[in-house]
Amino acid sequence: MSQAAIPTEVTQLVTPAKTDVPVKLAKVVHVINGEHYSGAERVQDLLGKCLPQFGYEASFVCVKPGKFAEARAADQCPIFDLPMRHRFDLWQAKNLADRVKEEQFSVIHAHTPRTAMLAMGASYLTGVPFVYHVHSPTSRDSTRPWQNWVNQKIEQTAIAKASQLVCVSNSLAGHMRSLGVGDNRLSIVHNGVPQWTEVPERELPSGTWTLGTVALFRPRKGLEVLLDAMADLQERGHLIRLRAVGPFETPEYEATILERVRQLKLEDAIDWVGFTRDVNAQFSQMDLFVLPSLFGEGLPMVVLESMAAGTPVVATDVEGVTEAITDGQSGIIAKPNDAQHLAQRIEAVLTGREDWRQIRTTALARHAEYFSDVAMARGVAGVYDQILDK
Ligand SMILES: CC(=O)N[C@H]1[C@@H](OP(=O)(O)OP(=O)(O)OC[C@H]2O[C@@H](n3ccc(=O)[nH]c3=O)[C@H](O)[C@@H]2O)O[C@H](CO)[C@@H](O)[C@@H]1O
Ligand SMILES: O=P([O-])([O-])O[C@@H]1[C@@H](O)[C@H](O)[C@@H](O)[C@H](O)[C@@H]1O
Repeated sequence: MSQAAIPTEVTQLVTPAKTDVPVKLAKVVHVINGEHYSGAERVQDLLGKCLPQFGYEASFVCVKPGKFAEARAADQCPIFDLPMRHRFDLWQAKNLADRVKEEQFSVIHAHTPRTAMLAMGASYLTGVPFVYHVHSPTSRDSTRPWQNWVNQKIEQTAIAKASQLVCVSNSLAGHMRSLGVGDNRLSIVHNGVPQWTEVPERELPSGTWTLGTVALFRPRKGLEVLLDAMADLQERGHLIRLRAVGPFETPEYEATILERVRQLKLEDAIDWVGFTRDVNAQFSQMDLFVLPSLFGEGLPMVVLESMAAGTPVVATDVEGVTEAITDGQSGIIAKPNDAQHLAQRIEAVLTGREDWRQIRTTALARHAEYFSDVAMARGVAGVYDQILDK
């Protein structure tokens, strides 16, 4: 276990990749689900873009082909489909192994429990090492206990054979340690997002504040809690609106949320933007970004994206969020699943008790220093270097 020079609260356990880029890039295949374009997919996309700087070229294999192929930015990376008919469709491991041999991949990199299972099989058949990226704690990844349980069993079986686990936050590394993974197989590479070439100046908002949130909306994101907090703030006379960016995971969940909006009489205060490829254009239209997650995060990309955009963040204290944000300095932290507390913390910014301008400046600097996409790719390439003994 090695340590790079980053602040104590952002400990990184990998040796960064060497920067002298070899002429011929080594090939890595990212085995991904691919049905959504959300946090894990943003990480994969950004790795596709940035890894060549550190000597690696990425390809993608999608086992649940869908949104990723059309929404990704790194469209120079080859993409293949190996659709799994169900989560135990291990036959695709043989097809993945054939692809690994044909394309001469040096590393197989899996991102979900089901892809870890295929990676394990393909690694066994080819002798090519595999890496597993831990994006969230599988045992509390969704509101479906049975799915969480099955996924955790699959993950436990598969990762026993992984050369390295790449955890996106210290909190997830702690979680994997608690499941018995030794430090020798744990790397921490914090998520990262691109730095803006120039962040436009912004004035302290006056009049109506636009709150914003960005997610693939599913129950663990806690949108209901934000709606309750908004109703509370409106009752206390604050002029606020919400800009909600992203798709709903299911029509049922969308119906539940819209019913809550109706009950709280918030219909006229919310703009539903839906899915967009250009999230940065959205952050620029928000005065305060709110992520009310309940549980199950790793290190949310939207928090880092908002910091990079200079839009102050209010987020809940779940998993790795506090590794990016220090309360009252680089953002605001609220208790999860507590609408009253969330409302109080938002109100502190609206009333100037917390300094919007100072938070914006501190967050911009913190993002640039520790949470760029380039730093993330350097960390991941360092893991590959380590297992390939480069
Ligand atoms: C519960 C869970 O598993 N969370 C993890 C998951 O992210 P999860 O998918 O939950 O959410 P994140 O906030 O990390 O990312 C969402 C991503 O989708 C993008 N987006 C969203 C809406 C839209 O319209 N367009 C769009 O492009 C956002 O810009 C962002 O990049 O993987 C991330 C990557 O390791 C982790 O950090 C999260 O903690
Ligand atoms: O379980 P599964 O069908 O492979 O896939 C799902 C993933 O695609 C999704 O991104 C994740 O957030 C879910 O909780 C679940 O793990």
